[in-house]
Amino acid sequence: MALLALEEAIARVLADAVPIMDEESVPLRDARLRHLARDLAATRTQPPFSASAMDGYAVRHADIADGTGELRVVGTSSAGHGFGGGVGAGQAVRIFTGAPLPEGADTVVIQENVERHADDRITFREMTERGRHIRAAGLDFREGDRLLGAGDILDAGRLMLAAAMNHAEVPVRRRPRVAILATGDELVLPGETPAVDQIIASNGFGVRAIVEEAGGVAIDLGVAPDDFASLDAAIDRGDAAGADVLVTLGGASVGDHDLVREALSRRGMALDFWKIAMRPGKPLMFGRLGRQRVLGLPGNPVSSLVCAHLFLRPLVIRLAGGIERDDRRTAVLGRAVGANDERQDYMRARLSLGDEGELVATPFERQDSSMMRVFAQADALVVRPPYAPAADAGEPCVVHCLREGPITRGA
Ligand SMILES: Nc1nc2c(c(=O)[nH]1)N[C@H]1C(S)=C(S)[C@@H](COP(=O)(O)OP(=O)(O)OC[C@H]3O[C@@H](n4cnc5c(N)ncnc54)[C@H](O)[C@@H]3O)O[C@H]1N2
Ligand code: MOO
Repeated sequence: MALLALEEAIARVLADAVPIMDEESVPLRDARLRHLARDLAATRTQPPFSASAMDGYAVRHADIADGTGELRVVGTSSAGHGFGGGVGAGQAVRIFTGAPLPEGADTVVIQENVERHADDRITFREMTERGRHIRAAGLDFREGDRLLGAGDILDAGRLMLAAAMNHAEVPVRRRPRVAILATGDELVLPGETPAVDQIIASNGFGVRAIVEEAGGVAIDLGVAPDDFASLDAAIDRGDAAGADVLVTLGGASVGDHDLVREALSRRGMALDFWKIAMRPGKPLMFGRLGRQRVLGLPGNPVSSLVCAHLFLRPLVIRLAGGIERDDRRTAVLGRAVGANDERQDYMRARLSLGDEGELVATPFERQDSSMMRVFAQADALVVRPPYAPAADAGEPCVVHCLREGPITRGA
């Protein structure tokens, strides 16, 4: 039987994945990259008073209209310390950037254009237009203005604005909760001492990073040994923690100890697919268990992360209400590659810039799906469609970029 095509598999995982609308309130300082659950209105006007935009002197323009006036300084207005009085005819107030404009003044003359004499008189070097260097009250926004909308993602500029609107807490959508369960008798956590036939459980750390970058929150279910009771207990913990998505790592294949699918089926999981036409990642599994989507990632570390990048990342972004960035680019091959079989291949590759500024993707020699070192060195995955013929260096290809940031010229 032909394996399920990759695009079809992605479409099934993303089918009816819509943003989670549950709402929670978080302190503004913890709200980075969260999505607003509701429109947000300003609780105050900004600036709340007419303010000076420069360091200088607040004056009545009528006094200096011809550029030759002579005024007496009667006080100071600085940011946080307004001048209590007003500016009358023949008077000026020393003023600083951000300070309230005193009553009566309608213009600020910058200090570079003023000569201040010992007896607190000031004279002027040139003309200043009426109303110069004043920020009117409400220039930025007014109380009641709806400045941020439901669904907006809180990035640097919006966080700053929400703070200025005087929101110490903001209503945000709760993040999709993704429970991550490593499986296998051979696994111990980093820092523990493995027996001679054990290795370190590493995949979960990569998958967690992908979940968090996509706007989800990871629930660590630890490592379950290869037995039904342990798997059951871990699945219970994920359920109790309110997981929207359960990700299992390993135990997805056909071996005697690959129990994950069976354990989930016994609990009533409706299997959508198992095994697809991709490399690495053939034994990928997807199903639904109650309200949870279940993604069974293959145990080989590179398979886990490639599948997480292609399937889990867009799923979490959609549940979080985000917009997926298309990470595909066109590049040229940096070396020849062989003909492909029925599985769409994702070759780990380095990116560089060629002589004409073109993007060059050079697949690594070693493509074994156990090799974390190669994956960590890779900038991109070169996509080799099913049955693609052999291709030479210089031929075009499509790549998925794995990391952002500059690419240096030369390989
Ligand atoms: N007879 C067949 N054998 C295999 C097939 C097949 O079609 N027929 N498929 C192969 C492919 S492709 C893959 S991929 C692997 C996936 O197998 P599982 O998902 O069952 O993974 P495991 O057997 O549990 O583990 C594979 C490998 O990865 C290591 N592992 C597992 N979990 C972790 C983790 N959290 N951190 C680090 N390393 C992990 C595990 O120790 C194994 O070395 O099956 C092939 N076999
Ligand atoms: O599909 Mo497996 O992921 O080739 O190693």
